[in-house]
Amino acid sequence: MSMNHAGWAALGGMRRSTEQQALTAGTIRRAWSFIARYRTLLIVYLVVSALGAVLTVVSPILAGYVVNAIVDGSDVSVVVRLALLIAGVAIAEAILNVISRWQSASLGERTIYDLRTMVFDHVQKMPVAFFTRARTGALVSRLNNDVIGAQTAIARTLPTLVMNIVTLAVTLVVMLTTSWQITLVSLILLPVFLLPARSIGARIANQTRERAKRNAAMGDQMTEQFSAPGATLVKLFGEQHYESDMFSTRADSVRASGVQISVWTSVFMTMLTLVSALALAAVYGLGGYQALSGSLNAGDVVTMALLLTRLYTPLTGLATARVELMSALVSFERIFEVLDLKPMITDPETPKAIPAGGVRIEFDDVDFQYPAASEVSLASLEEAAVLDSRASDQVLHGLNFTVHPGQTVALVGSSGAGKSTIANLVSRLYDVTGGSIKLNGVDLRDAAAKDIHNRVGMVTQDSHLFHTSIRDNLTLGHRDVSDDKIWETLQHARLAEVVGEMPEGLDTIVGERGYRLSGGERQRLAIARLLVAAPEAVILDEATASLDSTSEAAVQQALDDALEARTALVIAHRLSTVVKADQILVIEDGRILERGTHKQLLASSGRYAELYTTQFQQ
Ligand SMILES: Nc1ncnc2c1ncn2[C@@H]1O[C@H](COP(=O)(O)OP(=O)(O)OP(=O)(O)O)[C@@H](O)[C@H]1O
Repeated sequence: MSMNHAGWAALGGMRRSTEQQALTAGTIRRAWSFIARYRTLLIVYLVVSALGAVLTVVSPILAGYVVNAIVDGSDVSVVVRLALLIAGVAIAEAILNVISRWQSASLGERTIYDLRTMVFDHVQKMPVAFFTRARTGALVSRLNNDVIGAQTAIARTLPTLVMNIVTLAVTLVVMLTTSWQITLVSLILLPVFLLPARSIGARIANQTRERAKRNAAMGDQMTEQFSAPGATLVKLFGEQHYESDMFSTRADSVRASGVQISVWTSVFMTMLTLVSALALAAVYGLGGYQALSGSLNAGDVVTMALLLTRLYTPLTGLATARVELMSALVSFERIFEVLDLKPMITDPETPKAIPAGGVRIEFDDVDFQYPAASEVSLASLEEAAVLDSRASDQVLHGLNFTVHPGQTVALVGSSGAGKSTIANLVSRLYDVTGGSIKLNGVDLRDAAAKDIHNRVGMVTQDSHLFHTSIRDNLTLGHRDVSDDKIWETLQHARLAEVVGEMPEGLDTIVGERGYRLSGGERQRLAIARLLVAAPEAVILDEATASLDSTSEAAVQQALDDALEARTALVIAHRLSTVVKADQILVIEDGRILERGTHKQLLASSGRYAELYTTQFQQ
């Protein structure tokens, strides 16, 4: 007999965590809808399992007949026939067992598939604000652990419940009709087992929960340490010993709780075996006495003894069933919680097409404040008890400006002034809280996301690359682009030579975060990605990290190519960009403080002139 965490919790009376969460009828109905999809599979499974349960009482009865036939001195052929029947029942049981495992696996795996793909698709629709808040580990755990918890409910807990009830009912009926006295005696011992089992169950449940936490802490540490930036930091600061000590402390506590769990589990199992053995002794004693006094035959004593062993397992199973089901439903609830989180940014029902041609970006009296945590995230994904429902301070105030087709507008200003926020708004990563942003006259909120992203490309500072081939990284959003076109683009990005020399050319895998590439190459790859997408407008966050002069020149040439004839809004960090810009906007505290060309602004000797001497002139 094996028992999962919930099973131990049930025996130990550790119900707080599951019962405190009021499970609404809605959750149960919704959970049922997942099972109901595979109704036929479930019915076949239940029927097969119930048949299997009925068969388990048949062989003890047949064994009793064999004993009676021997005692009565019947013909050998009777014994042989009974033995063949016992063999037949065993084969039938084996076949039913395989079928039922197959059905339950199909049912469970299909549910896992449904839930996983549903959560994955939904999470993808969430706004960037959600990802900036949620802990990746917590999110991944929803896709893994909770989905498996829900699967357990469908594939194991529910069917086991049905099987236990059938087994118990059939066994009890046969036992009671054979000898109600012996049945009662064997049941009297049950509380003797269940009472200490509750406290042992509590210990095991506590330890199991602790161990899960410590395992998670170990996992978190490994994820951090084994990432390239994490490993680099540890090396640079000579922290290996500290990290090793921390890891070994955690691993040691996992070891200690592992031993504890094993010991208490074996105590529990031994107790179960012992109580069954004691009950068996009672059956032999009382049964033997009844047989000798003639009120029972020898075969019935054997049947009773064999049936007894089939009584305790379903009884223990049923004692834990309620909490097992509750805990599985909690998993469902945690999944539904994610599925019910409404994406803040969605496409309108009938999106307006952004008119073709060069793109004009208009900011019309734009106000913005970042959404409150409670609007975009879940407390349970951030390891917070409650989420802050206060919105942040207003970040942008009444911004008015237009970037005409083909123009370059540079944003400059102090750190935290709001430049990146402006850039994010144009790609509709967030919605404005006042005023509007229009592309060729169409409000971003009236356009389809796909349309916006086809027309406006963005190159962020960190030039993130996925751990996949150069080709896959370059063709994001445009998977059907030909290799010829890719090479042509690489030429423009001043990367053709570098990629040409790579061992597998376009199929070369770039490491997580593009670690196998130099800083300049990574930036140029990000620019090439933009060129493949070929949008009419570009939002560019110039990298602040300085490169060597050759790299810098290559990046600059690639950028010049990329911005050529495109509408561009650039968060400028390079002197050459601001000098060439058609218009410079000086942003301070979310407001446009000054605007004009490099020459005009320098002449006015204001904030720009100050920035020019501190930031751009080296
Ligand atoms: N996700 C967020 N949630 C809440 N506030 C944010 C968020 N991102 C930025 N802010 C705040 O918005 C303000 C503007 O930040 P933003 O990143 O736009 O400035 P920036 O001008 O791009 O700065 P830098 O040049 O340092 O990148 C800052 O006060 C910042 O703390």
